[in-house]
Parts: sequence; C-alpha cells; structure tokens
Amino acid sequence: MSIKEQAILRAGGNRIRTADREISIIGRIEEPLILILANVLSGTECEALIDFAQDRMQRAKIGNSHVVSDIRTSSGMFVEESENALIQTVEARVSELMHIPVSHAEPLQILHYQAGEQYRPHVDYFSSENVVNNRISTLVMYLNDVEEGGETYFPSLQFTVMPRKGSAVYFEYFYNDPRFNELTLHAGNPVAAGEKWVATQWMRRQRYRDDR
Ligand SMILES: O=C(O)CCC(=O)C(=O)O
Ligand SMILES: [Fe+2]
Repeated sequence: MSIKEQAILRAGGNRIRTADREISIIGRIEEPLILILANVLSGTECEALIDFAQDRMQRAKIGNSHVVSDIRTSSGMFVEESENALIQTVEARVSELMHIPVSHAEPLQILHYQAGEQYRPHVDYFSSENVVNNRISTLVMYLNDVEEGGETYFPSLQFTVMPRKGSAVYFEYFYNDPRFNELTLHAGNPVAAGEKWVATQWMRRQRYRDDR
C-alpha cells in the first residue's frame, strides 16, 4: 500500500469557512482529491456574473470566441483581473478556498453552453514536458441550474457532478504520481435542455499576475 500524497486543499469535515462565507463539502473523492461544494456563490452573485458576461459578450465581443473546435463548443470569455468589486470578492473567496494566493490565479473564465454544446474530455494542465508554470488546480462554479444534461463527468473515475446554481466542483492535479493527475480527465456533458453557465478558476504553481 502506498502512502497518501499531500493535497493542496486540506479540508476535513463538512465545511470550509472563508472570510465571507461558509461553504459546505457535500461529496469527495480522496485521490485525486475532488470535492463537491455547495454555497460557494450566492444566487445574486451567480446572476450578476451571468449578466456581466452576457453584457460583455454582446457589447464588445472581446475575448468572446465561439470556438470552432471539436473539443469545446461553448462560448467563453476571460474576465479581466479584479475588474470590479464582484470579481474581486469572488477572486478573494476562491483563492482562500483553494488555498492558493490570488497572484497565482488565472483570470476567471466564464463559459456559456447552449443546448447541444459540450466540452469533450480533457485535462486542465498542459501536458508538454517543458511547461514552466503549469496549472495545479481547478474550481468550476455552476452559475445556473441546467434543465437537463451539462454534468461535469470524470470518465476515468466514472464520476458525475450535476450542475447546481451556486455549487462547484474542485479538483487538483499537483501529484507526484502522474496517474492521479491523469485521473482528473473530465468533460462538460452536452446540455440536453436549457442552457449552462459556469465560471472556472485555474490556479498556477507559481505567480501568474504581476500586480499583486
Ligand atoms: O463545464 C464543465 O462542466 C467543465 C468546464 C471545464 O472543464 C473547464 O472549464 O475547464
Ligand atoms: Fe476543464
């Protein structure tokens, strides 16, 4: 039997308290560590993030690419770093929750899936050998309830997470044993009915932003 590797997020029990919120742990896998979290964002915060992204995607089309690729058919945009009070609140909470400084955070990414759209199985880290400042952990926050489909699915673990407004799935892939990292392969299942909005936070091993 091998010894369990050290995780980034050392969360026992059934909740994580951040400065401004009490987040519930409602499911977990140990290795690789995957947590299902409830109450990460309030309903109002979810709605404000969707409004913000919708407005931005329509108004300027900046950073909005309807990706013509097989891997991801949804539309997405990156939120500029700390660009308003809401984003700053979310960034601070998420960084505390993920146990990684905000300076290591990529800009928050907001994705919109319409019926039929999906994100095929992938890992979030870069697989090339000489990547310097790789991603180490992910938080996918669900901004709305999806009528049907749109689950986050981990095919190697046969593990499914249903999107639920304000909830999130957390996973990390900072293991010495590459097999644990590979097990974080995941997909956004096709949305069968309704639409799906998520906000994703990817964390880097080292500093990524130079303003803080
Ligand atoms: O939409 C999902 O459920 C997954 C999103 C995802 O894999 C990502 O943003 O990296
Ligand atoms: Fe992903």
